[in-house]
Amino acid sequence: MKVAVIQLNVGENKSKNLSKAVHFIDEAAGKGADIILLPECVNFFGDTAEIINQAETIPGPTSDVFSKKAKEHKIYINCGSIYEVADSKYAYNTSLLFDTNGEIIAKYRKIHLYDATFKDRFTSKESENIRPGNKLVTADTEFGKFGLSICYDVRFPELFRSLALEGCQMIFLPAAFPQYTGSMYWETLLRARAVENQCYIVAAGQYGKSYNGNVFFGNSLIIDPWGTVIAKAHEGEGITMQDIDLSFVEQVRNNIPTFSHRKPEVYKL
Ligand SMILES: NC(=O)CCC(=O)C(=O)O
Repeated sequence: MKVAVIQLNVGENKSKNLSKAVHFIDEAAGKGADIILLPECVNFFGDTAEIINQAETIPGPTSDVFSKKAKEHKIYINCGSIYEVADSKYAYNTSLLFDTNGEIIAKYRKIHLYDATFKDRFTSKESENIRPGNKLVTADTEFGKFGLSICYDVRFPELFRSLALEGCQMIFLPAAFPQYTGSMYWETLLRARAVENQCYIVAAGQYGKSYNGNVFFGNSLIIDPWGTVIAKAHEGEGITMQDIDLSFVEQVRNNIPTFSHRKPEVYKL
């Protein structure tokens, strides 16, 4: 199974963002990708006041683009995430997984919203425009079972443990991680989620300067169940590809059977 992560710099022009995503999807499919992951907010990243105007229904124009591409190339596509209309004032930050017929087989609404304040640097208040999701989302495919998550979710090990307990062998994490926290935590958090759940983690990030001058960290990664980084994106936009053997998940889980050593009767969660 060939997995491709696409690293992008997403701006305020939706059609430009989508053509770029499609260009890289075509290229990755041409190189033999079976599964493609794109970053968080793949079709729009701009002023938060614009979010509700850019939000779409699902299915809608953006999901149609990815659906067509998945069907055309007979591949799985995780679109990263797009803003989905919740009501007249709020959107959801929603990740979609398309199967090889272009059908949406998983729809995950970001559960943990990024509200963070770094004095003199930047403030993020996702909850001002976004409603949180409240469902764990997994997908069964011919390759194996996958789990869905988005960016800030990586700081909540409970979500990843729940997905692993549901049987997920690989978990997607599309992201728009700023340079500031990314340089400190991105790889550490992702590797920890892979090690503790003995699963693959596939993470696609936004890269470079955004509309307001903030800088995204990039460093899209594919990590195996030992916690080894088996593929890492270069600087800039582009595709990173890696062959993945999901049977390695079972091997690692048999080597160190932490799942059967758990003591859920002792923990609160
Ligand atoms: N878009 C996000 O959820 C960003 C999360 C983040 O940067 C973090 O430090 O966590």
